[in-house]
Amino acid sequence: MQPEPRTFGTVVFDLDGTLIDSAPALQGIASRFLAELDAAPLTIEETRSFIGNGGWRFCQRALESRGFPSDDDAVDAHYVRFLKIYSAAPASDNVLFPGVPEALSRLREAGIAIGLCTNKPEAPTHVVLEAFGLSFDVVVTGDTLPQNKPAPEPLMAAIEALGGTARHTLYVGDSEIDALTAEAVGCPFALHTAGYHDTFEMAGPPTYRIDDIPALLGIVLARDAASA
Ligand SMILES: O=C(O)COP(=O)(O)O
Ligand SMILES: [Mg+2]
Repeated sequence: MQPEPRTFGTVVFDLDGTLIDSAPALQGIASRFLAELDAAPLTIEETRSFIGNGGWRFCQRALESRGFPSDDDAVDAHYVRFLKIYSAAPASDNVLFPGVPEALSRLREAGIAIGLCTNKPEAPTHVVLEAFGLSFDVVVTGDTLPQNKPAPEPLMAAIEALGGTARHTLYVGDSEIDALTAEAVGCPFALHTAGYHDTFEMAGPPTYRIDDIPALLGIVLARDAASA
């Protein structure tokens, strides 16, 4: 008798708050940016709460929090400098969550295609991936398409590039933005609870909740994972 086919042939990951704890790095980056404007540094709580909608929105929230104008033109004017500081920052203040490289290798060995779909800008994404030796079959960053999550296009593009289908893809993220993205695409969603935003107001409950990345293996590698 043939084994049951796996439920998931493709897994796509969010980056910040899911595979890496980037809050200490972004706190430092934002603080250097704000210091040039003679403004106080961000707290780690502020930093965590500002991550998830991409670099431009992070910059906007940082400016807003320190009482600067934060309309589109004002943010555009500052974003060039912010992105320069962000892109030049070493990866050393980012912390890889436990078991990530091993879990990615296990998925690969099992023939699962793996992708990354993040709102993080392209240059700092690649700095982090190279520093931690993480590689994916497709990488969609905040700069790849005109749309950012929670619009469905970035995740749809990742799934298409992997040759997968929404129904047989698991999207793994840490925020309601990711949950809304998965909903818009029509794929199941696993929430990594160690990330930044585990309270949901608009999205439905996650299909799965995992407290660490290796916990995914039990879901994805099961021959007859509960159909999502
Ligand atoms: O907001 C960001 O820049 C990064 O966010 P993400 O990796 O969680 O999509
Ligand atoms: Mg995230």
